[in-house]
Amino acid sequence: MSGRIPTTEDTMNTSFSSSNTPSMGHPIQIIDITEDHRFKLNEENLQSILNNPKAKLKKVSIVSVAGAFRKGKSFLLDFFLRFLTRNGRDDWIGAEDEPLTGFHWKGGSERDTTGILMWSEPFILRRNDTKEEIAVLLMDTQGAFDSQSTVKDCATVFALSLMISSIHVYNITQNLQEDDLQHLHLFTEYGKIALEDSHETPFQRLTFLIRDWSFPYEYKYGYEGGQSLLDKRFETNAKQHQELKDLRINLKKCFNTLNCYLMPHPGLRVCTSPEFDGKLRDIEQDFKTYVKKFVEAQFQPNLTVKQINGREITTLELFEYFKAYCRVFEADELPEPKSMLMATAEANNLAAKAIAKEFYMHAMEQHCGGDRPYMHPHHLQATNLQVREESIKKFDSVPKMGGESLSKKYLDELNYEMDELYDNYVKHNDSKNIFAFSQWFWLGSFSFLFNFIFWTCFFLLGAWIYVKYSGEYKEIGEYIDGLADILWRRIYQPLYEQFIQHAIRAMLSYAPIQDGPSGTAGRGDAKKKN
Ligand SMILES: Nc1nc2c(ncn2[C@@H]2O[C@H](COP(=O)(O)OP(=O)(O)OP(=O)(O)O)[C@@H](O)[C@H]2O)c(=O)[nH]1
Ligand SMILES: [Mg+2]
Repeated sequence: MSGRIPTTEDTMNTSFSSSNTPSMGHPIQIIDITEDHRFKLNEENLQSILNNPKAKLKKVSIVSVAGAFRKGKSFLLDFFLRFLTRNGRDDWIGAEDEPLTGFHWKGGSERDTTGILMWSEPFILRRNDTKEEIAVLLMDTQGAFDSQSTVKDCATVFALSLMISSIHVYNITQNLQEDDLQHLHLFTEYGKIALEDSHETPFQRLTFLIRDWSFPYEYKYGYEGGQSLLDKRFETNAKQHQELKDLRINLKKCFNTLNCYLMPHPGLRVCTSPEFDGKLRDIEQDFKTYVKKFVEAQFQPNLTVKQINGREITTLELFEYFKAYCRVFEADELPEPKSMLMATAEANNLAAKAIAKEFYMHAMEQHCGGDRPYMHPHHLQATNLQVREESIKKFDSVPKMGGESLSKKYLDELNYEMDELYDNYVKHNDSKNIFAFSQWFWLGSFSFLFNFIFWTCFFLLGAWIYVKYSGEYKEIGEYIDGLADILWRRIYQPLYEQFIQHAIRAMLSYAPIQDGPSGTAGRGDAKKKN
């Protein structure tokens, strides 16, 4: 495979969007594990990533690395970061003396990463087939089997990362053992019922990444040797216990891609030197070669987009799934596969609702949002009905899990929420109408008064002209003349005279007086001199 990531003109591979910039972002805690072993989703942090304008409403590909603690998971993710921040260019792996940074990693025997973290910046890559832009997210997880975590904590972290990601790297050291496969039992059970429910493969890609592989003479480094090892471990025979056979058969059915990669040892400096800070020159060449191939292979020739129920999901939907899975793993016991499926079904309906609601709000904003002019109420109502109908179509177009009744419940909620939104749009629209506004306040009586005076004068003028021109209805003409005379003498003339007097007085008080040769002194100055 070529190490070069092509430009957008190329058609062979995934390509990068120009919105990715080097060394951007930092790790963000999205799931905390509290002292009493509760899982807390930090919704605000997660939203800050998913709502990033670059990624909002785009389909997602989520890479997670999970497995036992102290086995180089965060270290590996930092190579992913280098690849993505440097747009996969030929020399993305970096200079020999460049320390490896990004997700925090460290040497020593004590655990480091806790909970689940995500890189703050989504990376935008263009998929090879449809050229659509996809948001790629990186997820680091707490290592399993450390002395402070319960069995449930470890299983939950693993389960959450597997349920959420589209590329799940199962980080293992030295060999692929039976217990590594047994840890996947919950997912095969979940996968079995999910398959029965929807007939869609529940998960996308699972890679067993075997670190410090020491037997390249048996199975070669990389995918090829990994596949042979996997085939060997997945062999079934008549003598094998049915449970072991089922596990293998179901595992293959649950993932679109199930593979294995054999990684060379990085060298003694990496794992024994306290001074090691990730510089490439301290890492064995074989490791560098194979880590490069491994990282590139996750994005080429195409991206693995997260699918649920056979549908590729967006950042908006991902948020709903996160919430639903965290809820189901809140209980003291590990959930039954059935509850996990129920949570998926609920999240699937919630996601459909979120898509439809987002569509409704976006469309209504275009018509009557803050910067749009006032709309006639009938027009607004018609627009609402049309947009609403399209929103419901959007909701219906998402394939649903959990049956009709569950879907009906969420459709009712959608209708209720659109009602509420519409009420607000109506109020907002009314506030833009200056006349509607004046009807509610004192301005109403003024506009009526001015209207009345204007139309009365207009009518009288019309009648007067007709009488004068035609010579008919002379008495009406006389009434109008009389009225005009009274109005002139009683109202306009006194007002006019008062106005003229005030104006003359004002002019006299400021007029300059001829006083002395220069003639420049004002009236005030003249008074002082006297
Ligand atoms: N033997 C070996 N050590 C490695 C490998 N990759 C990284 N390391 C070293 O393993 C140590 C732990 O690395 P981390 O990335 O912090 O490990 P982790 O799995 O994230 O650890 P936790 O966060 O505690 O679960 C560091 O000293 C790395 O240099 C590898 O492939 N083999
Ligand atoms: Mg770590």
